[in-house]
Order: sequence, then C-alpha cells, then structure tokens
Amino acid sequence: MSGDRRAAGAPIRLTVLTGFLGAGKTSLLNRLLSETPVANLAVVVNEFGAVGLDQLLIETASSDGVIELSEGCVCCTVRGALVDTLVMLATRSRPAETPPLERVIVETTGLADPTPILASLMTHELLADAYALDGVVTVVDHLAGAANLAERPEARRQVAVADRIVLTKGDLVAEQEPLLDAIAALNPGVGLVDARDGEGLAQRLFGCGVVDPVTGKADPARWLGAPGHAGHAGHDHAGHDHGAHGAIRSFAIVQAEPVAWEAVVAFLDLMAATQGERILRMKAIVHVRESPARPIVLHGVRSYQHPPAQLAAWPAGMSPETRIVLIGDHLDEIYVRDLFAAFTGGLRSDAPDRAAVEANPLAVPGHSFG
Ligand SMILES: Nc1nc2c(ncn2[C@@H]2O[C@H](COP(=O)(O)OP(=O)(O)OP(=O)(O)O)[C@@H](O)[C@H]2O)c(=O)[nH]1
Repeated sequence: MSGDRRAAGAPIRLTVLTGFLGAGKTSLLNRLLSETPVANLAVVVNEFGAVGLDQLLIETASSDGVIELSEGCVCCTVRGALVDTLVMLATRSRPAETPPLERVIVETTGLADPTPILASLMTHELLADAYALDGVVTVVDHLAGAANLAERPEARRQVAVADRIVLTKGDLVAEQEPLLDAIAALNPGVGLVDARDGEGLAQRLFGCGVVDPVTGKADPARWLGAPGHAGHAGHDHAGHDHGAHGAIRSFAIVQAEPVAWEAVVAFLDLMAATQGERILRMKAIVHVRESPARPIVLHGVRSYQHPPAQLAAWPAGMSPETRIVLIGDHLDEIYVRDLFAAFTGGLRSDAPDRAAVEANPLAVPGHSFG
C-alpha cells in the first residue's frame, strides 16, 4: 500500500468486489483486511436479505471502516444510496491529522449485475473525478461456479467484466477444467488468482485497473490484457461463446497507425448510440495522432464512458498502437470493426489486406490504395 499512497487531490482507488451468492466474497474480504492496513481504506457492503451478517464478519477485521447499506440490491434499489455513500466518503470532512482515504472496496450483492454500478462511477460528475476504478474483482467458486455460469446471466456478466477473478473452494473439487473453460469463454486471458495461494492477496487484487494520470501508476497494459503482460494470454480475437452461455464474447481492435482523436470520439459516440446496451465493458488505449507519445485511455460500460485520461507516456513494454478491447453481449464484431475502420481509415474486416494487394508479385503496376 505504501507504494501507492494517495497524493493530495489524487483519486481514491475503488475496487468493485463481486461474485455470485455464497462464492466467498466476504471470506476473501476478511482475509484481505487482515493483511492490509485499514486506516485509509473503507469498505461499503451491500447485502440482499441477510442484513448485518457480513458486517459482523467484517467488523472483526475493521472496526470503523465499514459502511453497510440498507437492504436491497446494489444495482437497483440501493443504487442511489451507494452513490450517496461514495460521495460522502469522498467529500467528508476529516481532522487534519487523519490521512486521506486511499481505497474503497464495494462488495456487491451476489445477485448484482455490476454494469450499472460501473456506469454510475463513470457518469456521476463527482464520482468520476474523485474515484479511479482500480478494478473489478470477481469471486467464482469451484463448487457452484460452472452451474451458475450456465444458468445465471448476472453470474456471466460478473465474470465477463472482471479485471481479476479469484477462484475459491478449489479444496472441495477434484476437477477444475470445466469451470476454467467456462471462464475463458467469457473473459479470455483474465488474470486468475487461486484463493488458496498464501499471502500477498492485496498485491494481487489491487492495482488491476487503469490509473496513471499522471502518474498515479497502476498498469494500463496489464489492465488491457496487452500481449506479453502477466496474467493475460493476449487475445486479439477470442471468446466465441454461442453455446450455453449465450452470446457474451470479447475481441480487440488493434491498429498501429495513429488515429485522429475526433475520429475516435465519433466512433465511440456512434457505438454508444447503436450498440450501447450490448457493450458490457470497453477498455481502450488510443494512439492519437495529436499526441503520439502520450496515449489516451478510455473505459466504458453500456453507453457510458469514463472521461478520457491521458497517460504520461506509453506503458513500459507496450508498443504504440491503438487497442480497444470490447466485451459484449450479442455485439456484432464485424459491424464494430467496420465502423472503426470507417472512422479511422483503417482496413475493413472484409476488405483485402492492403500490403497483400500492393506488395503482391501479381499487383497491377502503378495501382495503389490512395
Ligand atoms: N472450503 C471452502 N469454503 C469456502 C471458501 N471460501 C468461502 N468458503 C465458505 O463458503 C461460504 C460462503 O462464503 P462467503 O464468504 O460468506 O460468501 P459470499 O460470497 O460473501 O456470500 P454472500 O454474501 O451470501 O453472497 C462460507 O461458509 C465460507 O466459509 C474456500 O475457499 N474453501
């Protein structure tokens, strides 16, 4: 934690901890809090039905950082209260000697679709400014996980939007492959953490979002799943999933040529207008023509986008290229790729490769794409 101590005015890191009912969120939180100094961390717990139970468990580790919302689902009835609580945490007055709040963890109810919560974080003026999403951490248990993913849309969404997945109850099953396959189909390359792996939980769960500006650190390349970065397989096209899991899939648009910022804005506006409800999550780093040395990172859910943030420089080890990762539900990949190409002058997905046509021994002399 000392490495990311919050500078005055720097955003509060916010982790959304989600996972299906009984997956082990509270157990994980208890472990995390027992490992992590809690003086500058607050936990917002939302429960559905069993009010108070989780608070009792968490209180053993953190006597004063816990705020429990009243009964209700965090994605709908308590959404207003969650926003109010986060506003209160960001704006509360505090004695001069107390350190500023560095982190907030929101534990959602197991039945929550996390996308409305993420949308609130991105679109509420004060929240978008005061908080930086440090990552969506989803807990999946080996015992019930595969069945939940097969049967419950909210469980699939929790996995699809995760920046990190924690696997619990591995001690209770012999075979792990079916669940790992189901996760890979929804969110290929997501970083997996086995809850049985000893200490250092905070290190593995925190810092999996995008941060930088400028430069509050975190690791945008890892967040994006850029090739060569730990925890991700680096996928440009994966996650076909038209079977039992419906049509949640992810793909990446990659373009090395810098693009005009206004073309990207136009592309995103049209995406939001036409595909909004199908976008579970969008993460992007943009190689902008106007500032090729300083990329812009973007993220969004549904039709909402977080205000763009410009990084100090390209993340170490990442080549300058635009990389847009889209996780969608019934999202039309060809349409999206063609739309991007139309706005940015890139190659259309169904058009021949320019180099293959121009640098081809059979190419028509003098012919080139203009
Ligand atoms: N064997 C085993 N049990 C676990 C593990 N993680 C959690 N549990 C147990 O699973 C049960 C549910 O854990 P919780 O931490 O309450 O799960 P939760 O996701 O917070 O549950 P809800 O708040 O009801 O959604 C508890 O009895 C835990 O002790 C694990 O890795 N192995």
